[in-house]
Amino acid sequence: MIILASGSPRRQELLRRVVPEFSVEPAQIDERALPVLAPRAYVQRLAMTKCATVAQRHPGATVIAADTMVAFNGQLLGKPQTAEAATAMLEQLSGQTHQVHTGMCVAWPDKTARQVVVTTEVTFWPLTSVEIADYVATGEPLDKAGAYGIQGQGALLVKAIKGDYYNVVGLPISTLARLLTAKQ
Ligand SMILES: Cc1cn([C@H]2C[C@H](O)[C@@H](COP(=O)(O)OP(=O)(O)OP(=O)(O)O)O2)c(=O)[nH]c1=O
Repeated sequence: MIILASGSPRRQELLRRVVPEFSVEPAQIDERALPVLAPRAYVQRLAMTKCATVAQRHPGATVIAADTMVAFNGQLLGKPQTAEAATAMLEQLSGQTHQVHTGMCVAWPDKTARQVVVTTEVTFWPLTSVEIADYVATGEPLDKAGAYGIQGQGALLVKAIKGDYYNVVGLPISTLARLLTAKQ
């Protein structure tokens, strides 16, 4: 049995491309309880914590978990809580290149686990304040790290990407498929 330890509908959608059958059980950990770490270490720690939380409840299952964060100038940008916070994040990212890090963890029933962090570089076009305001008004930024969704209207903000597109959406599926195959 495979369990996706995530409440993200985007991750569920993407995992379907890798494995035909799985169940879903969000770990719902309190992200504020974690220590301050460098961006890559932070997403790795969060993915591992989500994975371990669900694996503990289901010892016979293979558990997959992930966490995605945007990093700009060494600073972490998570999900904005308000429209104002979303605006501030988009103003920071305008015309600049940032990193999207996804920490991913797979835990198998034999108690072994593998973790990876996949990084994609994303460059935004210079954005006008009207463009930012219009995008924030769509509501799309609110549940997304870095205040944008590359798979939605946020695509219009993006000038270039270097690396795995699916990593930006929240689950680097080609890396995940290889992790799962290597174990068989
Ligand atoms: C940058 C970017 C982020 N995101 C999303 C991916 C993640 O769902 C979200 C970051 O939040 P996460 O904390 O990684 O995930 P989650 O809270 O949605 O789900 P769970 O913890 O239960 O697994 O931002 C996009 O959908 N598109 C993008 O372009």
